[in-house]
Amino acid sequence: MSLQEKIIKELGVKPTIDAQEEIRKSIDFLKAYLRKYPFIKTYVLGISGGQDSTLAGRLGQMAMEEMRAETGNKDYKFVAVRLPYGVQADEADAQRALEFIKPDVSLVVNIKEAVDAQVRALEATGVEISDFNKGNIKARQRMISQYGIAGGMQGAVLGTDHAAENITGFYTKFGDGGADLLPLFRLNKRQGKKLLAALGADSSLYEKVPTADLEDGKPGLADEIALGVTYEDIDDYTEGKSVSPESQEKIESWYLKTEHKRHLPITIFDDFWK
Ligand SMILES: Nc1ncnc2c1ncn2[C@@H]1O[C@H](COP(=O)(O)OP(=O)(O)OC[C@H]2O[C@@H]([n+]3cccc(C(=O)O)c3)[C@H](O)[C@@H]2O)[C@@H](O)[C@H]1O
Ligand SMILES: Nc1ncnc2c1ncn2[C@@H]1O[C@H](COP(=O)(O)OP(=O)(O)OP(=O)(O)O)[C@@H](O)[C@H]1O
Ligand SMILES: [Mg+2]
Repeated sequence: MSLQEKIIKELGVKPTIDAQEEIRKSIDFLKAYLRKYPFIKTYVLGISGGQDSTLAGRLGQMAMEEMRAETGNKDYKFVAVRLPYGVQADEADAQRALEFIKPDVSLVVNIKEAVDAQVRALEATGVEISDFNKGNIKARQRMISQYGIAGGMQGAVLGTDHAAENITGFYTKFGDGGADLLPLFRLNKRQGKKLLAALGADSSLYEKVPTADLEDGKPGLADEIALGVTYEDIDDYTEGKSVSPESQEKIESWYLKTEHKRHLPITIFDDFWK
């Protein structure tokens, strides 16, 4: 089996999808989990204004609407949370995403004070905190905020990890990578767009340039620049198509370098890394 075949199998990506079928699959997954664990009454998700949280957010909201209708229990709620670091440059996009999601509950937690305090405390030890490192601290602070809300609202945290992100490990370990359920896992970036289109989202919500937007000094840095490979190529690769040797090399080297992120903390019984 080639590395490409192994990765595709691991990520569960299909070469072609039926958008309605995948929408149903994600919603049914989110509902089945709630039925199994009745203590969980809310799903919590950070809404950035980007494609992935817009899609996962709408699916989460639809799951909760169906749960309320099917059980008669009004406690089932989807909780959207804006998590800006200070003022977010593309706040208007985030507001448009919220208009599309129509969340039951919409909260705002500004992460700036917590992040800045953490950076100051770290720097006081003499450890230098680069802008890149601070970006990962922002992502982890967003995780803390989402778990704080889940803890206070009988909730579980949704994550937006999907095939085109998981393959390159392009997320912060225990930051946006820290979540309880991943409704988009198995979909690549273009498949996510297809689902949003089928859900009736305006194209501006999914034709936006994907960005982690974590570094103060590089606002809105495009994922494709940071990664050195396009989502077109990543999507093709995950669908089993051939890409240029340079793109294949890039994708596979990201995959191998970030293998540690796709496992629980490593113990002496693990041998995947050997
Ligand atoms: N081989 C290894 N075995 C075990 N652990 C290993 C390891 N290599 C690093 N580590 C650990 O992992 C840490 C580095 O991982 P991590 O903290 O994730 O940091 P890292 O992978 O260096 O950076 C995260 C990348 O993901 C991007 N990102 C983050 C968040 C969101 C998005 C987005 O698209 O929205 C993108 C971000 O822009 C950046 O390029 C190290 O400090 C170390 O603790
Ligand atoms: N400013 C923010 N406010 C709220 N949540 C955020 C913010 N930035 C990141 N997140 C959370 O972290 C997740 C990971 O970010 P990521 O950039 O991969 O996804 P996205 O912004 O939804 O889509 P895209 O990849 O197209 O930019 C988001 O889906 C969201 O849940
Ligand atoms: Mg983003």
